[in-house]
Amino acid sequence: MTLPLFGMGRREVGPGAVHLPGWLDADRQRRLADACLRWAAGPVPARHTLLPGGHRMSARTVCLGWHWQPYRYSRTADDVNGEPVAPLPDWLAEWGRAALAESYRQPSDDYRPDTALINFYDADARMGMHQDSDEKAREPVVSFSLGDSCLFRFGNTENRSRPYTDLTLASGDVFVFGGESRLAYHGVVRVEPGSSPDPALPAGRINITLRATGLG
Ligand SMILES: O=C(O)CCC(=O)C(=O)O
Ligand SMILES: [Fe+2]
Repeated sequence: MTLPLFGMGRREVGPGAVHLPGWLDADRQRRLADACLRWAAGPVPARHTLLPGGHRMSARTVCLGWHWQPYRYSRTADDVNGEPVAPLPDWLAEWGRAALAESYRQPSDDYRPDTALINFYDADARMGMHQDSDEKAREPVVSFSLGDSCLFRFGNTENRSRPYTDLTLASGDVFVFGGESRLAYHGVVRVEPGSSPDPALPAGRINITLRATGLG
């Protein structure tokens, strides 16, 4: 592991589910947020994903490495503009490995995320309870949060309802879910407008999830 650690605590929310509050320092938060704004501008613009039922997601999403559309991954953004998505940079995968190593307190050198989903939430956006199950691999998901805090609901692997744990994900926080929690239902209940600690960050909330698709 090459990155210095900025952890201010560690909480196990379930088996394989770990919250590291404030893991990214202010500089890394700004660097990642700036990169997210660039990725949102193209080659594939961030969009409100259209779900098969006709509903549009309230968060806007842009992807790196592989493009996600309900409910599969492709190299080109076929439901947006057909362009190949931007690559997932090595530095971001390395942040993912470092966050995972601290979360699980074990080496994570073989963690190779190949996609990132970047979600932009304005004050009214949310995300319903769902599983991240379109990946063929079952490597952990590593999530970074920036800007406004949210109320995050982390549930069970059986259904969308209780038991679940509600927690605040604030700017700089890491949340990892893998192992027995990899297919746990989870969602964003609400964003807390104006809760960002840093006026240099973009308005609203940004969440980045690193994943391994298991695709070639
Ligand atoms: O915004 C978050 O914290 C979670 C995002 C999420 O669950 C997803 O992109 O699948
Ligand atoms: Fe998710």
